[in-house]
Amino acid sequence: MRNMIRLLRYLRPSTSWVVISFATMILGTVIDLIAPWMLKLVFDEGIAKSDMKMVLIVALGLFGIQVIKSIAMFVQGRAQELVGQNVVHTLREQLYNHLQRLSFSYYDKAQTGQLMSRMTGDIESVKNFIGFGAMAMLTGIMTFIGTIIFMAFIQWQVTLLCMASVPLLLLSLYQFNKKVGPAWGQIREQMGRLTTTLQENISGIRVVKAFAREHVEQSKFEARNDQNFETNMDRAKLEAKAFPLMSFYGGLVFLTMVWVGAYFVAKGTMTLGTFMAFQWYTWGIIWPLNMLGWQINIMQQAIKAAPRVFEVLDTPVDISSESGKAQNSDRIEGNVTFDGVSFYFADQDPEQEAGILENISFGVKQGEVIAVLGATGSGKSSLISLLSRFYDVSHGRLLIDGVDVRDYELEGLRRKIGIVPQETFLFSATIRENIAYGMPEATQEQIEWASSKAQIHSFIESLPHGYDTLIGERGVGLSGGQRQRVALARAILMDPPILVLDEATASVDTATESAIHEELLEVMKGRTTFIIAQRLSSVKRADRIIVLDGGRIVQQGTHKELFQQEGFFRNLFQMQEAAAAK
Ligand SMILES: Nc1ncnc2c1ncn2[C@@H]1O[C@H](COP(=O)(O)OP(=O)(O)OP(=O)(O)O)[C@@H](O)[C@H]1O
Repeated sequence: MRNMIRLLRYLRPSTSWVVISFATMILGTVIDLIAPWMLKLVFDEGIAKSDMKMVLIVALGLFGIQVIKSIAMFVQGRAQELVGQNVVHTLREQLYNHLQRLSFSYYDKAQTGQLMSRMTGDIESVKNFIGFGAMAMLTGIMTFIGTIIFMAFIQWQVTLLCMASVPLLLLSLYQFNKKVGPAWGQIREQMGRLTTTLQENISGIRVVKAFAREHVEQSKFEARNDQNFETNMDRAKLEAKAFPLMSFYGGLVFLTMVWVGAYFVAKGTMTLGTFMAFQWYTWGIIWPLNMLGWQINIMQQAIKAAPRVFEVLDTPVDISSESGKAQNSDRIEGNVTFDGVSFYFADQDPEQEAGILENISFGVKQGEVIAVLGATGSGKSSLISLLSRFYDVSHGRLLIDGVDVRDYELEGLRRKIGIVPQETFLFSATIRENIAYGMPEATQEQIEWASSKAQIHSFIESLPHGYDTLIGERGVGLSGGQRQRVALARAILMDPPILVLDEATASVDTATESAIHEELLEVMKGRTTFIIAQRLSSVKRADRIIVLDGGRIVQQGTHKELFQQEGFFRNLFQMQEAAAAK
């Protein structure tokens, strides 16, 4: 119920259209109630009294009100659709905007397929109810009540007797509603899972093929598809049982009316006109009740879909500017201080588990190049993800130019940190658009400058369409190394005071890597740079090297200093030297 009330609030911006829709619906209903009464006039005042003029006037009247009703229906249909589309438009926009604001912690757990199904199928179900179902239901209820009032006003005894089977009809409706609700809940949930399977399969199709697991994937999808089929069939069974029964009870209303009505007409306590009008009126009782079955279906879908949409909308945005003082980041120079920083992921228990990072303290001066080394899983990526507030520190403080990162305006802060992440993501757009992603106003000259620094300019130039070359989803069409270099150009173009390279050259060959590093020397000048790399050649020029192990700093110093110590660094150096010698 709470969700329904919340949904109704979305109608507010379309109030005028809701009023128009409501008014035309009432007009249509009133016409439906008047028409049978006019038929009564044709019989009782026209035919019974051989007054053909009366018949003609009433017939013309009937024609007139039918024309008005058609116009009302047209207006109502349009108004309703507009209201529904407005609600969907707002909901989708809110959902999308909220998804943009949710933090990494949310996406660590969220399933893309589930989100996509909420954005499409679930919102569509909500629209069907708001834009059609709710008004149809209201029309039905009004017609039902109005018909009973009109009939009772004309002949209450017959009306009362006709209603004998209505409680049975209402009972089956109640039972149907109770059972079909959970079925729709399951169907919506299964659709989410089905979309997740589809999305994961398409994203991972290369792995599926590489491991020849197509048949396993097929059966996984088939199982979920079968499950959805079964639930839909169960729901259809409920409909198959309930709808004919409702129709039967509806038929009983009509039958009672004919039987009792004929008896009353024969007795002379009911006119033939009233009898004819009642034939028409009884449909005003039967169809709303019969249609209610379908409308309940539409309503239940929306009732089950709305919480799925609201669940995402209600997920708190745990990382935002609002949590801090939203300081301007324009003057960021790049002095970074980790002050007793510890970090746990949201699903970790600090009482039971060790932190991903534990008590990290070190300072970096503006323009320094810091290399972060460590075994896989030692916390290197986590460390640098704290800079841009992809996650917030759990304990301690992370300062940039003496200001806690949580106190900066978030977007501004992120614009000051150029990141080349471990996994390159490129959009299906032109290479130019991909490089200029963070700075769409960049000139061609600036784009080319950034590309040259990333050692990708001549390659782009060699393509038939140059910078206008369209690259597929996730940069398909480029090699891993080329993708990394485009991502590097994208970060360099931002001209950020802090540059973060997370294994940014891991996919390029050694010769290109050293060329990139030569070029990067100039780019890094004056910028604080964090380099995560496994190859020692990439960290040779770092001013300082920090070695992490199990989330703690175990070594720190220059290349030379670390080489003279026992430890991870020297081991790594010796291993790589030995490998090179082979
Ligand atoms: N979203 C997450 N939720 C929970 N634990 C995570 C999450 N992401 C990473 N971890 C864990 O945190 C630890 C540190 O991961 P991180 O990616 O920072 O390591 P890394 O040193 O960069 O490793 P690599 O060199 O392999 O990239 C790992 O043990 C990893 O399993």
